[in-house]
Amino acid sequence: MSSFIIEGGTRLSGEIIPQGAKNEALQILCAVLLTAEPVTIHKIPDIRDVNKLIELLAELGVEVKYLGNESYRFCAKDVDIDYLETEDFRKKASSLRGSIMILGPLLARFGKGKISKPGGDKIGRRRLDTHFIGFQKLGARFLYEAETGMYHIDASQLKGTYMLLDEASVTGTANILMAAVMAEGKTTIYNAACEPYLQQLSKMLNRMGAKITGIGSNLLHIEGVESLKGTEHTMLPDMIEIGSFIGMAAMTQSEITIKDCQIPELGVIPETFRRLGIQMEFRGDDIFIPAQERYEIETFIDGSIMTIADAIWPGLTPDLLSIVLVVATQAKGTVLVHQKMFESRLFFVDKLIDMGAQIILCDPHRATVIGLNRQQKLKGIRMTSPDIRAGQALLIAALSAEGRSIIDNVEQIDRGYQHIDTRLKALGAKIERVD
Ligand SMILES: CC(=O)N[C@H]1[C@@H](OP(=O)(O)OP(=O)(O)OC[C@H]2O[C@@H](n3ccc(=O)[nH]c3=O)[C@H](O)[C@@H]2O)O[C@H](CO)[C@@H](O)[C@@H]1O
Ligand SMILES: C=C(OP(=O)(O)O)C(=O)O
Repeated sequence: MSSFIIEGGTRLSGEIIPQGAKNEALQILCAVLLTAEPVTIHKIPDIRDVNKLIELLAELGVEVKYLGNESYRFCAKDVDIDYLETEDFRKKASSLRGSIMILGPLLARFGKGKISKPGGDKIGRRRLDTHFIGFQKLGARFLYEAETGMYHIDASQLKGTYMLLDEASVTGTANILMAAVMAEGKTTIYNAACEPYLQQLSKMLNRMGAKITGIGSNLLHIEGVESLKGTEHTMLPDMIEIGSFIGMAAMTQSEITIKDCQIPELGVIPETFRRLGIQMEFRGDDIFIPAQERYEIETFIDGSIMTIADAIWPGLTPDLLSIVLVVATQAKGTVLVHQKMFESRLFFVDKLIDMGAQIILCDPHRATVIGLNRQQKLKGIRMTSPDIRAGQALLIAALSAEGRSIIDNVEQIDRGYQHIDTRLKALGAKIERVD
């Protein structure tokens, strides 16, 4: 396990280019299984979870060719479905969350699929009911084998139908959508998730010959087709990384330009950071954040304390709440951070409290942050990264803190942030990776 040693308190400056979106990449990579023709994908981030999924696809028999400059070509002409029976598959699939999305494509193209309980962040219960109920509605049989912990699905012919999802699950919607594109007849998915990740996936599937309408809404209509062809796709910049960099600039009083953000795709993210008092300027498609001595959290119109909560898209993604929380620790004012979706994602605040932050963890879902208004700096400490976004939040805290911090288990951060130490060093951060 590697660690970061960070000497905090240095102002950063310069330009940074966001990586391709992690959670989009995981969907798009699974979609290559839907066709025997080549699929070329650009702006694939070089991060642990994505690399693990690419490795898994290669083991499944997908031809993988790195074309350079973050582009890959995949060809799923000779898929070795027997690989699903191996212990190696079980282990690899359970090491990340995104692997669950191979099921929809495998079911659509080969009539069966199986997977072990997928991994991902330990941030509370992460149920998969929506995925399997959706497959069942399309006519698949589902079996959970408790002794092996494997989920099995199979179907001789998927049939389009109407379904109302019990929750707007991001990976669940992607999985069902990828199964439905080759089902017989029409499928309607209501209460579908509609994050930019899903919009990008839907557009890619349409370029492959699928017939999906309603993209960007929570009501998707899919007319099944017999087969799909190859295509080319470019990932959006990672909106979670962009949000993290906005927060990092404010916390470290740095002037930073985040390049090529595809601002219209960011939804409420910039506005959320503005509500914390962070100034930013849109310069073409770049976001410029000036060095700010202080920033002040807004109140609601009636003067009551600001709440920042997650919500399904187009609400604020839960993946940015840890960053919002850490940034608030140095703001002027108070904010209630309400993590509605996950019940174990706020426990990392203990470490921020050890660093000197004023936070009251009200319950597993809510934390009140009383900003220090820079009257007191956070102090560097040794800590462990519990999950990907808390890890990045702690890294931001450490960069702004007085003295040295050590963050252990940075593999958590590497799951989602590409070469983060090297890229932050280029902005002037004092950060070293040690093994
Ligand atoms: C690989 C990937 O893409 N992971 C993302 C994906 O995970 P993932 O697809 O696993 O998350 P889901 O969208 O299924 O659900 C997230 C959580 O929110 C709850 N929930 C969801 C929808 C709803 O209408 N009501 C509700 O309460 C679920 O019970 C669950 O606890 O989406 C999450 C929610 O944006 C993100 O945090 C993850 O980073
Ligand atoms: C929770 C996340 O990832 P995963 O779903 O892969 O665990 C995340 O990206 O913030």
